[in-house]
Amino acid sequence: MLSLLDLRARITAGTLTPAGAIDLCRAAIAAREPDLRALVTLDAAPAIPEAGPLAGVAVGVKDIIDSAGLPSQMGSSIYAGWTPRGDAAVVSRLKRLGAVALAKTTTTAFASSDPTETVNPHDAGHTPGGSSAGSAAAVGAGMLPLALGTQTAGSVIRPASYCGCAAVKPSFRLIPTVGVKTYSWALDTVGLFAAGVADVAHALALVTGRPEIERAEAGSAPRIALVRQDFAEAPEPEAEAALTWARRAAERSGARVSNLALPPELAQAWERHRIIQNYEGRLALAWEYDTQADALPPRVREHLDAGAAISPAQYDDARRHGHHARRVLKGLFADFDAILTFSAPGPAPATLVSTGDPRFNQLWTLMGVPCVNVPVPGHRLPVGVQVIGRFGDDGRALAVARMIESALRG
Ligand SMILES: NC(=O)CC(=O)O
Repeated sequence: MLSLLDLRARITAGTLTPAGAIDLCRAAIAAREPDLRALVTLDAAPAIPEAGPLAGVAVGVKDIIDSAGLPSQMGSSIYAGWTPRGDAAVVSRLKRLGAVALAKTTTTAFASSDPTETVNPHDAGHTPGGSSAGSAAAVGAGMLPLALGTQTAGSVIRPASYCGCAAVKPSFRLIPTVGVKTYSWALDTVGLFAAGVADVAHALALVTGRPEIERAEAGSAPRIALVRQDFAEAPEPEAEAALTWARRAAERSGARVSNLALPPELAQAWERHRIIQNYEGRLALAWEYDTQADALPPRVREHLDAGAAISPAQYDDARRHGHHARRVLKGLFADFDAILTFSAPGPAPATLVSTGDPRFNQLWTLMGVPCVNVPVPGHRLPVGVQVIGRFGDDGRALAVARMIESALRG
């Protein structure tokens, strides 16, 4: 994969120019894209700044996020060719840092769960995951050093796990969602994909203007809660093995790891995530649902039909459970510095008609806490583990994730 830190080091050393770094991506795209189909639009002649902390870093932008002059097609025929005048807030920030919005990456329709045409970079017979399929696949394939995604259930962490790259779903609203097509205003979170955890941390610190995110340290003996989320059914053996290896790597690095069974309030919130997602999706996509329902793919239609059947009272009850669970989780973090759990039920499923199951992700999206995918080597198909921090403690979550990643790499 292309490490943005490595590219930046070479540019700073004068052994690579920003234009040369973009050319490296174009060569990788020419080699892999015909089979991968991770990109929707490729900018033929983008401006390539010479200066800026991200000069020479090409970014993939999920196709529900606006990049001026490039279409935002939402993975739907309804928006075929629709081109925004301006940048989404996060894209504008990246360009101001010198980055190049080189390509729009595939998304499931409206970031829901109908599959895209993108395949897994490690095995074309397997899904890359979703909804940020193209971003995860493009970074996992070494076509791009950085990509934007969004997560409403598990759409950053799960595809990153399936495609073998690092990713962060930051604390809720840490990155603005202005200029991002909304599915659920209570859940949608902009995230980042990159080759390694240090790359992700560097990008998040710059994008948010918070250098402390990258300076944070794990500490000499971080207290880690190993959480299995038993309410979410059993994972596959490969996910179990990855979690065991990650635990051992953390302990080798000095962490104190203890098993934690989550209180019932967390399971109750987990159960109600989809009520919030579908109720808000029905309202956010009201125009599409009311005027062009026949153009909606089956899973989107199914979710919005379900949303239409949810009463305001059911929605309010689900939000109350989410609010209460966030307070319980905050209390748990008094005794821990991070949570370690599964990123996905297992390796990428051997199918292209599903994007996989977000059951190990959805709770943490509703909790609004920072989540990091750490690729775990050792399997033919990638399997990741998830490091989770308390709300607003993104730097510590990334530091603990970096510690585990480093120990896993040996
Ligand atoms: N947008 C989402 O998070 C949906 C998913 O997890 O597949």
